[in-house]
Amino acid sequence: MEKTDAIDGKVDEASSREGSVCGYDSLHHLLSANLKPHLFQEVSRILLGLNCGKALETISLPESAKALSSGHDFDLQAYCFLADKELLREPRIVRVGLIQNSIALPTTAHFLDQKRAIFEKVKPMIDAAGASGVNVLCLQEAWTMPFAFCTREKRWCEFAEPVDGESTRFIQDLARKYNMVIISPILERDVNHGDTIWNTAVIIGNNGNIIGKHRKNHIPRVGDFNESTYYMEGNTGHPVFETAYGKIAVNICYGRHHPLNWLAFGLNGAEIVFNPSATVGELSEPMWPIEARNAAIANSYFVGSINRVGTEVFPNPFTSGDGKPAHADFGHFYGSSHVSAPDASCTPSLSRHRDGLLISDMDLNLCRQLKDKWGFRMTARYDLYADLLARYVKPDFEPQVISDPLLHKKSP
Ligand SMILES: NC(=O)NCCC(=O)O
Repeated sequence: MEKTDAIDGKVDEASSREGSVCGYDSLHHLLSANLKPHLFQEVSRILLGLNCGKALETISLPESAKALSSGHDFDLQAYCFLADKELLREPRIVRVGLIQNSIALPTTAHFLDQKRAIFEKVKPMIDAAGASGVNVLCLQEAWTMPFAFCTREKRWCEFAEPVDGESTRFIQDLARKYNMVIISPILERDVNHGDTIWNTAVIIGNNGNIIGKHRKNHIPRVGDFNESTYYMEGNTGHPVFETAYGKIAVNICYGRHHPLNWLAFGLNGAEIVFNPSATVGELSEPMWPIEARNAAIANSYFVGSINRVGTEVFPNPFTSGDGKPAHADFGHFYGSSHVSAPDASCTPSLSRHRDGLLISDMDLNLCRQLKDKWGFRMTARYDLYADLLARYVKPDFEPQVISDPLLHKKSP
């Protein structure tokens, strides 16, 4: 990714590796370049786990996809998750793609130009996914716009579109062309409900049809993530979309910090949950590789985690009541998109500073195999927690605390 001085649009070549991990694309690259092969193998085993007893294998992709990746300078990686062979079920292999990207023009450009430039930037990546035979593809959170919610300025609401708006039509054509399910997370304008705004993922079927939508359940109020200025908590529950390629769901960004949110998608039968995100290094990077992976393990499904890339600079400085001096950017969106599997294995991450497409083959049979192995569903004691939660949400709830009687006894 080239660093753009977003206000005047100049590209600073010297800083083009800004956002890298000490000059490396990712932690994985740093380790691979600096550890002896046998040490790197052992570190990878512990960091990324094993799938069917082996490190994940890479998949070879068509030359046309590779040419798009080098021609348009985006990271392209591909891995394969296996499952054990079963006697009574055929493998159910799905090819999944995740796309991460920086914005294409300075935030001062005309809004229409900004949006169209992002379309142009993302299109070759979707083409590469199509050329590679991807079945289900997910884009990043609010992919049609800069992540301007830090500013609290209402003019960015102009990027909001109805579910059947311009970006959906653009994606529908590509979904049809490549016979691909595409998840398109946008800022939604609900024209039937007083022009209200939502943070929404539109699920487009492989025939180009709109299967449905899901609205972000949990809205952050942390650091510069002033999203509650723009939209409210979603009202679509925890839908699972049954597609030609499996049962999928979308847990949008900050929802990944809520284990019950992940659980609910699992209870509704999701086999792959996508987590389109926009988050910055200073706030969440140590949490990023853990939360999605934990969700995949605990809920016996695959998770596709996607994060934006780059630093987006806004025209007017802002503060967020956290004592920091006024500033004009969120910090660095660190990319690092990856896929986690129910058996605790995980792909290496895409670049921390470049656009990228991550492709993963996954045998969905692995989900049930892990349920059978670990029995998390059977041992979950949902009734215990249903009872606790039902009592907790009542105003007269009292925590179950048993105090040491000696704690409050006066010493003689
Ligand atoms: N987009 C969004 O919800 N970001 C919140 C920050 C985080 O969850 O890391």
